[in-house]
Amino acid sequence: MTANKRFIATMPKIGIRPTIDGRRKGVRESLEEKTLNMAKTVASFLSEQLRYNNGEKVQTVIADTCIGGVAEAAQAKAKFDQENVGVTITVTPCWCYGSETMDMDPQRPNAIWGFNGTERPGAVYLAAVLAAHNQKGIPAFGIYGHEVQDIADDSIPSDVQEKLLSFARSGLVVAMLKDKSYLSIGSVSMGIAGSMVNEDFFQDYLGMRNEYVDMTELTRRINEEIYDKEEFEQAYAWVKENCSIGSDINSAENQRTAEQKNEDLKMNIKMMIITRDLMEGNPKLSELGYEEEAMGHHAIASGFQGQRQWTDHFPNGDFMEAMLNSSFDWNGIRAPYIVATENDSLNAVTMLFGHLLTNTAQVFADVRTYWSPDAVKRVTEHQLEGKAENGIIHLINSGSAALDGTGEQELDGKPAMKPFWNITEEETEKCLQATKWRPANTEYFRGGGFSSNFKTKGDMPVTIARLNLVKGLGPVLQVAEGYTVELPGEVHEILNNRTDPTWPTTWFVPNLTGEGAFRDVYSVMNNWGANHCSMSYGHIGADLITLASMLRIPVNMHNVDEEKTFRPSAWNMFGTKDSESADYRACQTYGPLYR
Ligand SMILES: C[C@H](O)[C@@H](O)[C@@H](O)C(=O)CO
Ligand SMILES: [Mn+2]
Repeated sequence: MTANKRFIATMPKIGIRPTIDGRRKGVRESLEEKTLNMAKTVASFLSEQLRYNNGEKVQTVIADTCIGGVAEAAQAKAKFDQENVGVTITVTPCWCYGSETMDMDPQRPNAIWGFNGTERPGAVYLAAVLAAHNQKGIPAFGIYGHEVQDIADDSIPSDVQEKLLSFARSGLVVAMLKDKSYLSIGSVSMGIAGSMVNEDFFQDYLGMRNEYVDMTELTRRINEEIYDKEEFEQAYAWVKENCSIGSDINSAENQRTAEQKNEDLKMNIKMMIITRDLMEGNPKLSELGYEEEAMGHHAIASGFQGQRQWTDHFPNGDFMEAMLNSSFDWNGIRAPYIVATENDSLNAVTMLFGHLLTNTAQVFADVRTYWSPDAVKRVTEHQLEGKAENGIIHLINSGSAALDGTGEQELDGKPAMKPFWNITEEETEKCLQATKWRPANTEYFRGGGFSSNFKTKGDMPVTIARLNLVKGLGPVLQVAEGYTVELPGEVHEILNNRTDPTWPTTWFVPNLTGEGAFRDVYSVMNNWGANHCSMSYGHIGADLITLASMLRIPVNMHNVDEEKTFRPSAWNMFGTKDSESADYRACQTYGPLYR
């Protein structure tokens, strides 16, 4: 495993604010120890439980003193600003003075845990300070434990733990996106709206900037050999040994020669090295005399247009995209790089949400076909059963699906996609063995290249999501939790062969609720807002909803239990019966985080 130091200097910390009743000569003194204990317990709980995507433990900072009034609130803020704190959690067992102690930073997500006790009124402070947050237009998350705790009990009840984690995971994503860039390599792919990079969205909602390079930058670096040639040799040897080339579906006259294919493969490897260097830089390039190139674009995600100007002439980007998105390559097991095919920047953002919330690789896919049980029966004579009984959705795209999407990693003996530090060498070998690199369909990709071809294992809990932009409304997020399913071999073959069989396939079924967009599988497909989705391992819908609320992005469809959703307390003020509409009103009222 290679320790990944990516963006380490800018990893945001969690700032803990112990607030206290400022009355000296008795009250404050009696509360200092308990209040500080709460802060310490929360700090060590979070750094034990959470990691950044580079594998390091999440860092926490506690304010130097308890915060009894505005002077101490300002001191805490000064410390947090210096320490690169990205989210704050206020904790207290007692009554404190709301607007005097509250965190006034509107851009740093803030949660408040008000101890549910009887000796001192922590919950009363919680309600008072949340009212202040609401009144001042600085939404905050309220955490009120379900059960009364005794004052001497320093434990964090499990419901409070869950909310702290959910808040911290999402808050850190907000902080990690801020000040990074999306690197657009090329322009709009085949009229796909998601690849019309929207500056205002990135800047106002995510705090990010957009960087642009033409695809000719890859040609220049390939032709002028602006890459680490030693790494290329090592990569080529590794690919020859670990990547198996699959059969060619092209007609004899459309096939590329063996010699061309070998050159395509070499070019694909160079494209991968160069795209990574474009994203994060590479000190090796300054040794070669290319100091500017060595810096990279500080890109936390990128997109490659590919189709069509590049792919009509050069080998396609599938190898580069698939390998960068995976959790391993010739340099070992490492965090995935987020690269969107077809430069679909909105799917890149969705992938970033999923990746930064879970630290796992993501599967980028076309939401290609809804297959009803009847249609499957008609063409295969097979009756869909089990989880697939209500129909299936075919997720497939050349390019950006991580090889982790094979499902060849394991968690408790079941197929999974894991953070890189939990992946074994053996599992990476299995992912590679389950993948064939098939010569690209040259009717679509005239310049050749190789598509990653695999079939995702069944029974993985997964979530698909998609961010869409709607003129007059802004961004909206859609989320569908469900499972991957495996079809009998010959059924898969028949269905898959009707499309492009050289691509990676995932058969997905959403969890149905019987209502709205989740009344049946067809409706999920029918309500999807674009041609792409990003699939994450696990049921992460609740975290996506929390994150979206922090970014003021309404969620237009989801199948997460209402009790599991966690949004700023202000959202309840916009209505409690229909939380979907309340979400729209709240997001509209507050507007983008960085406007
Ligand atoms: C080869 C084709 O152009 C595909 O790339 C196309 O179907 C898409 O993926 C559209 O999202
Ligand atoms: Mn596509």
